[in-house]
Amino acid sequence: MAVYTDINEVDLKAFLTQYDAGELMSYKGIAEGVENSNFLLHTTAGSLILTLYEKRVEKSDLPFFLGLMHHLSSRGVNCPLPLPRHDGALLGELSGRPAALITFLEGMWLRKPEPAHCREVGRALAGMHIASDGFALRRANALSLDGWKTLWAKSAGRADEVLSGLEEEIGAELAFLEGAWPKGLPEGVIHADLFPDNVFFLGDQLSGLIDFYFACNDMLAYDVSICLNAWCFEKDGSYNITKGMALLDGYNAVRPLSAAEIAALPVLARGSALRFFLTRLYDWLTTPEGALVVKKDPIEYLRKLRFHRQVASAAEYGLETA
Ligand SMILES: Nc1ncnc2c1ncn2[C@@H]1O[C@H](COP(=O)(O)OP(=O)(O)OP(=O)(O)O)[C@@H](O)[C@H]1O
Ligand SMILES: N[C@@H](CCO)C(=O)O
Repeated sequence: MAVYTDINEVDLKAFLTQYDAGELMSYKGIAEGVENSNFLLHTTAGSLILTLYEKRVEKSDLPFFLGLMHHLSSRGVNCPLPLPRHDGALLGELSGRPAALITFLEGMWLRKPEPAHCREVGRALAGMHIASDGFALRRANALSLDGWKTLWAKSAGRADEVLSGLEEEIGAELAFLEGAWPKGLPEGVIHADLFPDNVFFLGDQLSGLIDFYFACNDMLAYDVSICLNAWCFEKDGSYNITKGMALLDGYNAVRPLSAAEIAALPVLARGSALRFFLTRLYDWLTTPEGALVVKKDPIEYLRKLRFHRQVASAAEYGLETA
């Protein structure tokens, strides 16, 4: 469960007096997510989410994330909005952590997405890419090539504890990606973590996107590759080409991928599989036993990485290539 930092009622009530957020009626920790501590609040003004930002979020990045939510929302993307305090600030502090109050988004995330949902996700991702155009702030992707190397340096020596041969395999993969990483593809603001648990649906209708705390400036097609990894594989590790086709069709209908972006997808997908493998591996090796968080399996992403390694062209993802 992702409540790393506990809060008490007295401090929470004092925190709420800084906002126009009504009187506190109840609150509880949310048992999902792995990055930040989240609480659901019921106040006389309605439901709100309180987020306390934890280890992987740099305080100096918060104006980018919170400003982006404002920008996207003003361009018609349904995403949570941070509430301003009476003094106008979007960020406060609670229990010694940076904290924000954000609007509650109706909907549920899908445990078993179908191809029709993948199409909606593709459309929403492309819509977000277009809507983020004109956002004035910039944030480099801290989890691209350099970030992967830093993370790997912290885990490499113990990687074979998880699976024999891993140190050699991942070392070789990093060397390959360093040489093959695409340059010059269209860039913009990417979500960078658009997994099923960050997309809400009401019935079969996509109702909103959450969790912009990895958003950054990078290649737009890299975000597409993240979604292929997160939405289009089955529990048994197989790639579902029907889902891939639907996701890519949905994306193309709103923002057509260029021939260069399509050609780069297999390498981008290797990179994004490696990115989630590395953060999961690091957490796997460093999260103490008994911590109140469900550790995610790094090997799931090693299998995806191995799949992409043998993909010859984006046609194998379900996309017609020229
Ligand atoms: N604005 C919101 N409206 C409704 N529910 C929300 C909202 N923000 C967060 N939640 C709830 O909190 C859970 C965790 O939120 P979130 O995904 O932002 O956490 P995280 O720790 O950053 O997780 P992740 O592992 O995806 O990075 C969500 O699955 C959802 O149930
Ligand atoms: N979506 C990520 C967790 C948040 O970074 C994962 O599944 O590994």
